Amino acid sequence: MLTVPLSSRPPHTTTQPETNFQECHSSRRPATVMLDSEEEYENEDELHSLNSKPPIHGQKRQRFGESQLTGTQDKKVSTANRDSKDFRCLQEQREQLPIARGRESLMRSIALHDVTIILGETGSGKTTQVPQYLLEEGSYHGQIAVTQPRRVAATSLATRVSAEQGQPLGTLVGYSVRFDERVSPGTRIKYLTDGMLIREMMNDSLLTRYGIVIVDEAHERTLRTDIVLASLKQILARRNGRRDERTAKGKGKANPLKVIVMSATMDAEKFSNFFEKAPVLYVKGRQHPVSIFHTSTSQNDYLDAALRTFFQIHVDRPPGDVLVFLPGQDDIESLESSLRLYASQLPHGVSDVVICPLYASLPNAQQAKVFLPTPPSSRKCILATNIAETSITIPGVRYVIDTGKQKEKRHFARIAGSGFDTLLTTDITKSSAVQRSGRAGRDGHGYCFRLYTEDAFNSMAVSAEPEVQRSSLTSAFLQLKVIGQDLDAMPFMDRPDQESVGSALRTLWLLDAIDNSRHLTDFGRSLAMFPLEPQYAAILLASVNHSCTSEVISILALLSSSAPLFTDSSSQRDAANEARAKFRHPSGDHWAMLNVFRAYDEVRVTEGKSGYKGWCKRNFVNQRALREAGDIRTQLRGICDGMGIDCNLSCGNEEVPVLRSLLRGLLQQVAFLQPDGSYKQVMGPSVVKIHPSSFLADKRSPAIIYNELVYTTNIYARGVSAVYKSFISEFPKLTGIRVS
Ligand SMILES: Nc1ncnc2c1ncn2[C@@H]1O[C@H](COP(=O)(O)OP(=O)(O)OP(=O)(O)O)[C@@H](O)[C@H]1O
Repeated sequence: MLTVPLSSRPPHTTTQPETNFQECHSSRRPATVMLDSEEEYENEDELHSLNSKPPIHGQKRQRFGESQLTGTQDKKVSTANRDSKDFRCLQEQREQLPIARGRESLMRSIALHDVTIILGETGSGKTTQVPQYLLEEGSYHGQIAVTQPRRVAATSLATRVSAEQGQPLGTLVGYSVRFDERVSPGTRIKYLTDGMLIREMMNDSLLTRYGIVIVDEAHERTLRTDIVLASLKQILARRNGRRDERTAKGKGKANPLKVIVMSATMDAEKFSNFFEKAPVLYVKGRQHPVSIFHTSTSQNDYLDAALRTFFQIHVDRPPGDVLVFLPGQDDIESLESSLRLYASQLPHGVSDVVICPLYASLPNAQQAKVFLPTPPSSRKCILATNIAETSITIPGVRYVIDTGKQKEKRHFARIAGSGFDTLLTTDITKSSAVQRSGRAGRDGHGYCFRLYTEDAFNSMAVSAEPEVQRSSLTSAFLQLKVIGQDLDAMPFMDRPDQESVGSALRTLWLLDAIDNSRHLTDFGRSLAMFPLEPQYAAILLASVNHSCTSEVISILALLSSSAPLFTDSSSQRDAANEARAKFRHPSGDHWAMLNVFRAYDEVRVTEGKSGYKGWCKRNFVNQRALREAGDIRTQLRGICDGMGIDCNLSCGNEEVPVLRSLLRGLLQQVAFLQPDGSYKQVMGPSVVKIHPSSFLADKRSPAIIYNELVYTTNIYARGVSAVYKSFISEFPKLTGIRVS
C-alpha cells in the first residue's frame, strides 16, 4: 500500500482531490514474440481497490480496482544524423522492441505468402518496424504504403520512422494525408490515410507504384479501410494471378503485390478467411507494464470523474504526462475550462499543468503541440478524442484516463427519404479500451484509469460494428465509381446495408452524378474532386453557373465546420437574441450565416486578433467555428483554383443565385408548407417542423430547403432557407422517380 504522506500534499482546499492509492503490483513479464498460429495472451488480472479521499466539492470517492497489462518503451523522437548518438540510441530502442526478436521468421513468412495477417500487442513495434524490416530486406521493389485511419497517426509515424532511418522527413520516409504531403521521388515508405490510398486508386487502379501495402489498425473497420481491403483483394487477383498458376509456370507475375494486415485487437481469423486463409502471425510482448484500474462503482458524470482522477494523479503520482480520452470536442472544451480553473488554485509546490486539446478539427499546428516536450516542473494533460486511440505514441505519457465514451456516427437510410445521420455519445468497445490503455507504458511503466467498472468492461462489445453497415455510403459510392468500381459489387468483408446502397444510388442519381444506367457522369467526376459530401460539392459547382462562388464557398465552409456557429447562450437568452438579430436575413439561415462570416471578415481586418475575439463573444458566435471555416474556405478555394474555377464570382447582396445553388445540392431536403404550419417533405414521407433555433422558426414560407433533420420531441429541420416553389419546378427529378 502506497500512501502519499500528508506533508507532500498541498493544503486541503475544496478544489483539491486527495487520494490514497494502493500499490500497483506490476509483475513484469519478459517480452516474447510468438510466430505461430496459436493465440498466446496471458491474463494476469490482479485486482486491487484504491481507497480515495474526498474528491473535489466533496463528491463521492473515486475507487479503482487494478488489472494488468504489459507495456513497451521508447525515448524522444528526433531526426537523427546516422553518426549521431541520438541515431544510435534509436537503433538500440528498435532492437529492444518485442517484434525485433521475431524479425527473421516474420520476414520468412511474408516472403512466402501474398497476404499476411499480423496480430501484435499495442506497442510491440508493428507499425514502425515492419515497414523498415521490409525496406532493409532489400528484396522488394516499389514503394511500401502503410495506411492509417487517421491523419495525425500517419504524420507522427512518418516523423518517427524517418528519424529511425536517420533521414529527413519526406525523403526516404514520407506521408500523405488530405491537403498535406511530404514525399519525394526517393520515398520508399509512405504512411498515408486509407482515404488517400483510395484517392490514389483514382489515377492508378492497380496501385502499381507499390510493391507492398500494409493496412494498419484494421480492427477499426472504417468504411475506407473496408474499401481498401476489398480493393486489395481485387488488385491481388489481377497483379499476382492465382498461386497454383504461378507455381505451375514456375514464376510469378512481373509486378506482384504483397499485402499485410495488422492490428492489436482484430478478429484475425475473419481477416485470414477473407484473404483465402492467409497465415496469422502473433507478436507477443511489451517492454513495460501497464497497470489497469477500474472504478469500483459506475460513474454518472464522466467529466467530473475525469477531473477528479486527473488531480488525484497530479497530486499523488510521480511525474509523467496524462492522456484523457473523451468523446468529443464539447467535452474537451468543458473539461479544459474546469481543469484551468482548479489548476490555477493549486498551492505552491505542486507542478504546473499544461493542457493540450487534441481532436480532428483542431488546426495541424495546434495538434502538433501535444508532441512537444513538457516544460520542466510541469505535467502535460492531453485531452483527446479517439484520434489518439491507435498507432500514436505521445512521448512522456505515463497515465491514461479512459472515460469509456466515444462519439459514434450512424446513418439511418430508411428514415425521412434522404436518410438521417446521428452523432451520439456511446460506450466504447473492448478493443478501443485495450488500444487506449496501450497509449500508456510506452515510456516506462504505465497506468490506465478506466472510469467504468470491470463488469462494464466485461460486458462491452468486443469490437465496433463495421462502418460500412452504419454509415451513409453516398460519398464512398461516388469515389468507387471514379475508380471504376461498383459499391454493391465489391467483395466486402461484411456486406453493406442494402437500404443504404439504394439511398446512396438515389442521391447520386438525383444529383446527376450517375445516369439512368448507373454510369458515372462528367458532373459526377467533378463532384468527386472535392473533399465534401457530394451534395455540397454539387452546390459549389452550381454556384459557378449562378456567378456566386464567393458567397457559396463561405456558406459551405461554415456548414462543413465541426462546431456550431452560435454559442450556447441559455443563461443570456435575451442578450444573445438581440445580438443575433443583427445577422438576420429574410431568406433564412444560410444568408444569416453568410452575414456572420462577412462581419467577422471585416472585424478581423479592422480590429485585428484582439478585437475579433471580443466581437465573437459579444455576438454569441463561436470563434472556433469561424476559424475552422476560414481554413476550409482556403482549402476549397485552392481546389477550385486547381480546377480552373473562379472563386471570386460574387452576387453581392442578391440572394436568389445563392438559393438556387443551394437547392441544386439539397434536392432531397425540400419541404412544402401544410395548412397546419408544419412542412411535408417533397422526397420523403415525413412531416417536419422548423427548429426553434432557426431564423425562420416563426415564419410561414411556402417552400423551404434545410441542411439536416434533428429528432427530439418532433422531427425538426435545421439550417433552413425559404425558396420559391418555381425554383423547384426546374428540377423534374423532384417528382420522385426511383432508380432501380
Ligand atoms: N512518435 C514516437 N515517439 C516516440 N516513440 C515512439 C514513437 N512512435 C513509436 N515509438 C516507440 O516505438 C514503440 C513501438 O511503436 P509502434 O507504433 O511500432 O507499435 P505498435 O505495435 O504498432 O503499437 P500500436 O498497436 O499501439 O500502434 C512505441 O511503444 C514507442 O516506444
